[in-house]
Amino acid sequence: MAHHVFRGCLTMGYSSRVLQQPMRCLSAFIKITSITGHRNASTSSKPKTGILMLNMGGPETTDGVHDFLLRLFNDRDLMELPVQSQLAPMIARRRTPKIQSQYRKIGGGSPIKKWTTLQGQAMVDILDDISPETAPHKFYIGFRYVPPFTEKAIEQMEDDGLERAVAFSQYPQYSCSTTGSSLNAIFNHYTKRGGLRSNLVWSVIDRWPTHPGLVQVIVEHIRQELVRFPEEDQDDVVILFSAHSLPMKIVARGDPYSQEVGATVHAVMDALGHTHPYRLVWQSKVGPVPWLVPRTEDVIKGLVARGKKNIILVPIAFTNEHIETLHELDLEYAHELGEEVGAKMIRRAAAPNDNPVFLKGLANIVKSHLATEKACSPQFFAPLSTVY
Ligand SMILES: C=CC1=C(C)c2cc3[nH]c(cc4nc(cc5[nH]c(cc1n2)c(C)c5CCC(=O)O)C(CCC(=O)O)=C4C)c(C)c3C=C
Ligand SMILES: [Fe+2]
Ligand SMILES: [Fe+2]
Repeated sequence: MAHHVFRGCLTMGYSSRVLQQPMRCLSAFIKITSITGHRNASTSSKPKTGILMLNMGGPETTDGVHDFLLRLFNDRDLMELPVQSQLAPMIARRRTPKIQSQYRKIGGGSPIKKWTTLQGQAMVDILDDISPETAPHKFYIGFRYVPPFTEKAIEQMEDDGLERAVAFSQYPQYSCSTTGSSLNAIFNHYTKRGGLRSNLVWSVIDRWPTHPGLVQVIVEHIRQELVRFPEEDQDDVVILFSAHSLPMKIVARGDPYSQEVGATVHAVMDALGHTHPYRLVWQSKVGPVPWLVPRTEDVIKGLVARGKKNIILVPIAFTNEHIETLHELDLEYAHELGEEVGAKMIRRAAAPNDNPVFLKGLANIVKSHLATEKACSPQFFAPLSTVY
């Protein structure tokens, strides 16, 4: 069955997407679908469906920063360092005080787990209503760099005796460094423990960059900020979509992240009716090698220098608040940089967080994925009318 389903994905046009990616991502994908078990056709009991929310996670307290960074710098899907096992601890140790002080300024820790828990609970509550065939649903959190870890969540899912397991990437746009890393974590865990220990049927939602639930919440959050500018300035606002940057080396390998972020931006501007000028800009570069440009801060400086002094910053590649919205966008750019360069008003659109349109969107992504019976949903299959 796993094989059959996987062939189905290829004929659905998934292959062209996959082929643009580096081989490691392709193999992660094939490997995951090949660990898929077999649905037990004689089972007549109610199916139980688990949804594993995949994300990197962030340290909940400043005490957790060091271990978070250590795991991050050790992740070879995120970065390949020479003598990584020796360099990663050195870099993590050196970087810890700076990152701790950033987390202190945003309330002492990362809110990613809080938001993911809220989103997961709302998602399964909605799913129980709109997808009774696959109910009851349960969500699990699988983080890469902090607890609750992906490996632990998988064990819990097996213990719970589920029939279906969906690996649901919480990164809307696919990158080897993010979603690819989480999918590899699932495969590596199963490899280490010698495969499935149940009849669990795994499938993957690996990207959803233009899903209407995502697009609509971003549009709503932009509109909420637009009306907060003085009326005479509202037409003059520039919308800056800001995403976490990526090393050019990874872009050059064919990583689809930058293109998929662009697709989200375009879908949002279409839905907004192209009412304002906009740019896609990149934030949070780390280290000395070249990353995607233009940088968020350079574009803010450039715009203000040319008299465009009203700006909305829109986080476009992460579904909840985290250090890069709360510290980098709010404190460093909107507040400090804005003041320094003489901006008139810089506002920041909220991340999707607990917006009901978004929560319903998450449920709809899973519902339509389950309905396809595919091992992989490259995006979504629902007609737009089912989203709202
Ligand atoms: C879609 C989002 C992200 C991509 C793509 C991404 C790629 C990427 N990141 C690093 C290095 C670091 N990232 C760090 C933190 C961090 N990264 C993301 C998201 C993406 N990263 C988030 C949401 C966070 C913060 C989590 C939180 O607690 O709020 C860090 C640690 C912070 C720091 O030291 O500055 C590093 C390092 C690389 C190398 C990379 C692509 C290869
Ligand atoms: Fe990869
Ligand atoms: Fe990052």
